[in-house]
Amino acid sequence: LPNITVLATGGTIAGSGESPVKASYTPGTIKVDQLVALVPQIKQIANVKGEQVVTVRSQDMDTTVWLKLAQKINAQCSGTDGFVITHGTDTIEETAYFLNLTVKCEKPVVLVGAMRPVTALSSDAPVNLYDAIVTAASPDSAGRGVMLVMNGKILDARDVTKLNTENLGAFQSINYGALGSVSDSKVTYTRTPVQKHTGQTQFDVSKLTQLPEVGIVYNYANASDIPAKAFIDNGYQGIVSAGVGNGNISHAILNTLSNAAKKGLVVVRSSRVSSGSTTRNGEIDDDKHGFIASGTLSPYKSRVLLMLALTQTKDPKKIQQYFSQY
Ligand SMILES: NC(=O)C[C@H](N)C(=O)O
Repeated sequence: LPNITVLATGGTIAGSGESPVKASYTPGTIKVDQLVALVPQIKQIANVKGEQVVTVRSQDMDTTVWLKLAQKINAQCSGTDGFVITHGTDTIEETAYFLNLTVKCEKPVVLVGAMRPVTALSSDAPVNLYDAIVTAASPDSAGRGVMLVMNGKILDARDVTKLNTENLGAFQSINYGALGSVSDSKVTYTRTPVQKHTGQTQFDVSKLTQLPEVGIVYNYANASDIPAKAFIDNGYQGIVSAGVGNGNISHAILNTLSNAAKKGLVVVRSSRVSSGSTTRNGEIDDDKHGFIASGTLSPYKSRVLLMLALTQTKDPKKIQQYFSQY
């Protein structure tokens, strides 16, 4: 049987509550060995070694844990056949994309979460964990970048997005569609990501203990530039605009960001709209302002890429190339 390493970080997949039919519960109460033991069928698929990396609700996930996970996977790559990372669903797609850009391991790396805690009626935690192990144990899963497995779908780290606060099918690959599916203890792939990932990227986090600070500024009718100014005054190196429509920005925020970009702040234009591309030089002249257009990356994934880009360069032209490649 293949050897699979499960790195646990907490979340609802390890959560428990008093009542199987009430909404209240606490994420991260069940430790990794207990969680794996809840699904004895896993023993027929793989030899599992569990490690509790942290125990957090994923709304408390941070860059220190991201760096720890990437460094751990890179260090343990040769001693295992694949990794499964259990994670809360609130920020799972950010962690997945960070690992997609920083892991240098050709073995499958699969993130998994659950929408219902282990103690809920019809919890999705056991089946999602089982499916994630099946996916990580399949040699077919290698070379496709970091993936997320939930609700029978295999989704790529770059495109996967949480689109619902409650449903078991909360996660979708909105622009490009699923990579494949897992059912009847088997994986089926129909697509491979073409953007560069894992060993194909230039980001090396092996010696990093922190990442450059990048904030996100949200746009809306009557939007204020107070958050943008606060990030600038606090020395942030980059700002991602979660713009309206095709990455559009209201005049107050646009002026503030444009002036700051001239003084060296790196600004990425993305959109609060969940699908479609923020295209370069549309209504906003990115060349004139020195901005970067995010393409199909969401604001929070743009932030992940911008933090990593800033470890290498502050040149908006080079960073624009990263946004096209990754
Ligand atoms: N379903 C979940 O996992 C939600 C939880 N708040 C978390 O992200 O840890």
